[in-house]
Amino acid sequence: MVDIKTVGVIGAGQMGSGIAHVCALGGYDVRLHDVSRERIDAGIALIGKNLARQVSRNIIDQAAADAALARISAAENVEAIGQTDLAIEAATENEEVKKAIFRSLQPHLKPDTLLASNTSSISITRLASTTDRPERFIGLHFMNPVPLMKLVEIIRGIATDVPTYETAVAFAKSLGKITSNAEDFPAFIVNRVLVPMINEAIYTLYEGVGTVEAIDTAMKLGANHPMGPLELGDFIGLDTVLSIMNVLYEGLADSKYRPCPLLVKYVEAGWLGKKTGRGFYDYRGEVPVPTR
Ligand SMILES: CC(=O)CC(=O)SCCNC(=O)CCNC(=O)[C@H](O)C(C)(C)COP(=O)(O)OP(=O)(O)OC[C@H]1O[C@@H](n2cnc3c(N)ncnc32)[C@H](O)[C@@H]1OP(=O)(O)O
Ligand SMILES: NC(=O)C1=CN([C@@H]2O[C@H](COP(=O)(O)OP(=O)(O)OC[C@H]3O[C@@H](n4cnc5c(N)ncnc54)[C@H](OP(=O)(O)O)[C@@H]3O)[C@@H](O)[C@H]2O)C=CC1
Repeated sequence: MVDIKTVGVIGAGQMGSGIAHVCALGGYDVRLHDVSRERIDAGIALIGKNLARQVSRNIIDQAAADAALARISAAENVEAIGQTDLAIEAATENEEVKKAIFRSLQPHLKPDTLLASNTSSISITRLASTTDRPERFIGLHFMNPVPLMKLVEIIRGIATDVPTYETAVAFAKSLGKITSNAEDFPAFIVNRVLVPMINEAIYTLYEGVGTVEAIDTAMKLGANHPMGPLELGDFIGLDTVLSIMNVLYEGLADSKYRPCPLLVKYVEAGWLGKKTGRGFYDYRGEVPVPTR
C-alpha cells in the first residue's frame, strides 16, 4: 500500500471539482489544475457552493466545510500535480486529451506517485501505456454528483499491480465510498448499462415516440428513476454521453451502440446540457423548458 496524503486533480469541471470536494472533506491536501486560472477558480467556487449546500442540509458543519476549502489549492502548472502522492485525471472524455495530460505530467512525477483516471469509458490499459508506470495506474471512476453518489468503480489495467489496487480501494473507502470492480473493457459496468439507455431515450425522442417531458416522466414514474434519462443526459453532459457511445460503438464493434443522430446534432450545436445552459432542456429561465 502507498501512503496517500496529497491528491492532485486535473480537470476542474463538474467531476474534478466533485472529486476535489470529497478528497478535501476526507482530510487530504488537494491541488486542483485546469487549463486556466479562471477555470480553477470556477471549480473552487463550485466546491464552495456545494459545501454550503451540505452545511445547509446538516450533512456537515461549517467548520468541516471551512477546513475542507482550506485544503484545496490552485495548481496553475501541472508540475505541482506531479509532486502529489496520487494524481487523478478528470478532464474531458477524449483519449487524446487524456494522453496529452499524462505525457505533460510525466517529467514532474515523483517516483512513487500513483496515477488514476476518472474516465467514464476509455481503456485504462491504453491510458496507462502512455506513462512510465502502468503498474501504478488505475481507473478511479467516481459518479456524478460526487459528494452524493456512494459508488466508485475501480478498473485495473492489464498491468495494474496489487499494491496500487489495494491503495485505490482503501483511498475510496476513506472518502466514505463503496467500491465495485469492473474489468477494463469499454465503458466498464455503469456506463455500459446506463448510457445506452440514455441513447435509447434520445432515439425515442428522435423517432417521435414521445416528447421530452413524456419520456422523462415515463421513466421517473414508471421505473422510479430519480431523473428522467434526457434530464440525466443533460446532467452528465451530452458531449460526455456521445463520447461514451462512440467508445462503445468502436470498442465493441456492434451497431446497437451507434449514437442517435439527434444526440450528435445537439453536441454539434454546443447544446451540451446543464453545463452550457441548454440541452434537451433550456436551463436559463426559472424552470427547465424542453428544447424540442
Ligand atoms: C457518466 C459517468 O461516467 C457515470 C455517472 O456519473 S452516471 C450518472 C450517475 N448519477 C445519477 O444517476 C444521478 C441521478 N440523480 C439523482 O440521484 C438525484 O437527482 C440527485 C442526487 C442528483 C439529486 O437528488 P434530489 O434529492 O432529487 O435533488 P435535490 O433535492 O435537489 O438535492 C438534494 C441535495 O443533494 C445535494 N446535491 C444535489 N445535487 C447536487 C450536485 N449536483 N452536486 C452536489 N450536491 C448536490 C445538495 O445537498 C441538495 O440539497 P440542496 O439542493 O437543497 O442544497
Ligand atoms: N459528467 C459525468 O456525469 C461524469 C463524467 N465522468 C468523466 O469525468 C471526466 C470529466 O468529466 P466532466 O467533469 O463531466 O467534464 P467537464 O467538461 O465538466 O470538465 C472537464 C474539464 O477538463 C478541462 N480540461 C480539458 N482539457 C484539459 C487539460 N489538458 N488539462 C486540464 N484540464 C483540461 C476542461 O476545460 P475546458 O472546458 O476549457 O476544455 C473542463 O474544465 C470525463 O472523463 C468524464 O467522462 C465520470 C463520471 C461522471
